[in-house]
Formats: sequence, structure tokens, C-alpha cells
Amino acid sequence: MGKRVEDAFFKKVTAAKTDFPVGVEALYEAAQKKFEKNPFGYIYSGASGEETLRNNRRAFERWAIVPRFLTDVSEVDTSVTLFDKTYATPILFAPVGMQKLAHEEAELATSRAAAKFGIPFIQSTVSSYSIESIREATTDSPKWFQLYWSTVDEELPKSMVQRAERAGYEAIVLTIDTVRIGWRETDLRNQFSPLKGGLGKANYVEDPVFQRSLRDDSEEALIDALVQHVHHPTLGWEQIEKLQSWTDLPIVLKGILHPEDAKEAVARGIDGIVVSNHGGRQLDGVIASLDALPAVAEAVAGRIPVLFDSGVRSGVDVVKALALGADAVCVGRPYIYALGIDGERGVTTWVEHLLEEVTASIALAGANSVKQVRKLTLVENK
Ligand SMILES: Cc1cc2nc3c(=O)[nH]c(=O)nc-3n(C[C@H](O)[C@H](O)[C@H](O)COP(=O)(O)O)c2cc1C
Ligand SMILES: O=C(O)C(=O)c1ccccc1
Repeated sequence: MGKRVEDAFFKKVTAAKTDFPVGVEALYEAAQKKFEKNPFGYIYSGASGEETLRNNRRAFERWAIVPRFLTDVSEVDTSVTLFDKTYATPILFAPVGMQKLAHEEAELATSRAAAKFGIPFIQSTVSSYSIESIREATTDSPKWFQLYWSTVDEELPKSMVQRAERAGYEAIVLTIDTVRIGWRETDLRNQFSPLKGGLGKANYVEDPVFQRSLRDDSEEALIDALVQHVHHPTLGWEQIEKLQSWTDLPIVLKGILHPEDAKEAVARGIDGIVVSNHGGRQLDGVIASLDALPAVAEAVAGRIPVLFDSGVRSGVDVVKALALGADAVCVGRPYIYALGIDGERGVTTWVEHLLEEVTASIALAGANSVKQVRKLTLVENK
């Protein structure tokens, strides 16, 4: 007898019909039906004319995989090693704030779903549940903390980093592309601001440093302080040096698009970067994230991990991003749609589909590990 091959597709297609939407179009449509108009607008939309949002997807469609055959792909190793830790898949959940917009259980549900697969959950500074309560919900699973700097009081980011460290988080992801919020026309039309609604306050209200910045105990004072702390237009390398002095955790800069910024990060002892344009939500008209990836990966030349996000919607997309130089890939909106559609169960089903597609795609491309995926040939479609 030869090796028995597990074909997840064959099993699924012959099993009882799944009631969860299959594929990105169906996921989007189901989410649109389920969500209220304004939160949905906030989640799906991009900045200004949404040129970058569209280009993030177009960039994926421009690349084509040139597969190899007649190699043994009976076993596919999807694991990756980042900062000396090995994770079962090359996927991470991108930091998405205020997940109560999608579901009452918010990050408790998404972090639990991620935990089932050993997927690192990157918790946002503006999450709906605090660092401590998410830790409680998912004690042993890998979690990273995304930091928004505060220009108003630098003791606040320091305090948050220390809380994340105490809670056993494994890395700090400093977002550098949100010195202020992008020009979001859908939200302007809808007059919608989740911060104004008090969402995203959980990490702040539980922080003693934040408490001392409140002028009184009104809801208005709280929201005012929240908005003040989130913006950080003076963020620079000087502040990053302070961050490095506060923690021994790996520091990852999220939002790199220029190879020179990537080189600077390496030179300054940064541990990792995320090539990202924030899902087209910040400056519209910037380069598609996937178009920025090859040059950034070349500049980094394997010295630190290069992560990628913005526009990943399928297992094939994951393979393309890895082949173009990413060491691992973050997904944003799709897991939030799945959360809104069916809570923890929805996110779990969506991840199952994604991972099965990742494995099938790697094998069909003629690779049997992430290392081999990174050597695949990709060409630009004519
Ligand atoms: C609703 C929403 C909220 C987000 N909140 C944050 C956040 O708090 N911090 C952060 O660094 N990025 C945030 N992002 C950006 C994501 O981390 C990620 O860069 C982006 O969603 C990736 O693109 P994708 O949605 O096309 O996968 C948010 C994105 C969305 C859609
Ligand atoms: O909406 C976002 O993309 C985002 O990153 C953000 C930034 C500050 C406050 C709330 C959300």
C-alpha cells in the first residue's frame, strides 16, 4: 500500500451541505445582509475614492503561479517559524479594532477561533475587550499586541506594552501608518465614528495611566481622551527607541511600503515588519501592498521576518504573497465578516476553508512546504 492521501475537498463536497458561505463573494454578500449599514460601511470601505482598496485586489489578479508537477506532495508542511516560535500555519489574524461592531462576543470569539488552529491573534489597541479579558478567554494560544502610540502621554503606550508582556503576549506590533485617520468617505456620508460611540475603549479604561488623563468621569471626557490618545502625528524613530527600551518582546512595524523604511527598520534593530497599506483605509492612491512586497523583501534580504497584509482573500492569495517574499500573511476583513455571520463558529468554519485551500494550493503548485512555496515561479499575467 502507498501513502493514504487526505483530500479535504473530496470529503467536503460529498459531506452534508455546509450552511456557511463558500468563497469571498458569498462571504461578502452574507455579511452585507447580516450587518447594519453603518458598521458594515466602516468595515468594508477604503479611504477617499478607494483606488488603493481596488488595487490591493487587482495586484493579486495580475500575478500567476507557474506550477511544477511530478514531485511528491503527499504531505504538506504549512508551518512557519517567527521569532524562534513555530506556528502551524503561515496565517495570522490582523489587528482589527472594535470587533463588537460585528458581534457581541467580538475578540473573545475571534481569539478563541484562532486558538483552535494555533493562529497568532494580533489584538488591537482599540479592541472591544481588554488584554486581560482576552488572555483569560484563550490562555495558552499565541497572541500579539498591536500598539497605537499616544503623543499625549507616552506613559500610556508604555503601560499597555507592559500589560501585554505580563499577560504573556509574544510580540508588539507598532502601527506606523495611522498618525491620523484616513479620509473615509463612506463614514463621512453615514456620519459614523465607532470611537464616538465609545467602542474601542476597553484597553484604555482599564489602564491607570489613561484614568489620570480624564478631566472628569463623563462619557464625553472619555471619548475626547480616547480620540486624543489614538492620534500620534509626531511618531518617529526616537519614540521607537523608547519602545525598544521598555520591552524584550520582538517589535514589529506595521505599515511599511518603502524599501528604504524597511532597511532603516533593520538597521535600527527592529525585529520584523508588516508590508501593509492598512487595507486601503489610510492614504488612498498608495501602492498596492502586494506590489510593494517584492522590493521590500529584497531590501530586507531575509534579515528579519517580512509579514504581509491588505487584500488577502483566499488560499491562493496566501501562496502568491508567500511566493513574492512574505514569511507569513495576515488577514483582516474576511474573519470579521465571518464573525458577524456566525460568531466563533463562523470564524472557525471560515478558517477551516482557508487552511484547506492553502494546503491544496501549495500541493497543486508543486510544493510541500512554505520554504518551497517561496521558491515558486510567478509571472505577471498578460
Ligand atoms: C474594521 C477594521 C479595523 C481595523 N483596526 C485596526 C487597528 O485597530 N489597528 C491596526 O493596526 N490595523 C487595523 N486595521 C487594519 C488591519 O490590521 C489590516 O491592515 C487590514 O484590514 C488588512 O487588509 P484586509 O482587510 O484587506 O485583509 C483595521 C481594519 C479594519 C477593516
Ligand atoms: O479603522 C481603522 O482602520 C483603524 O485602524 C482605527 C484607527 C484608530 C481608531 C480606530 C480604528
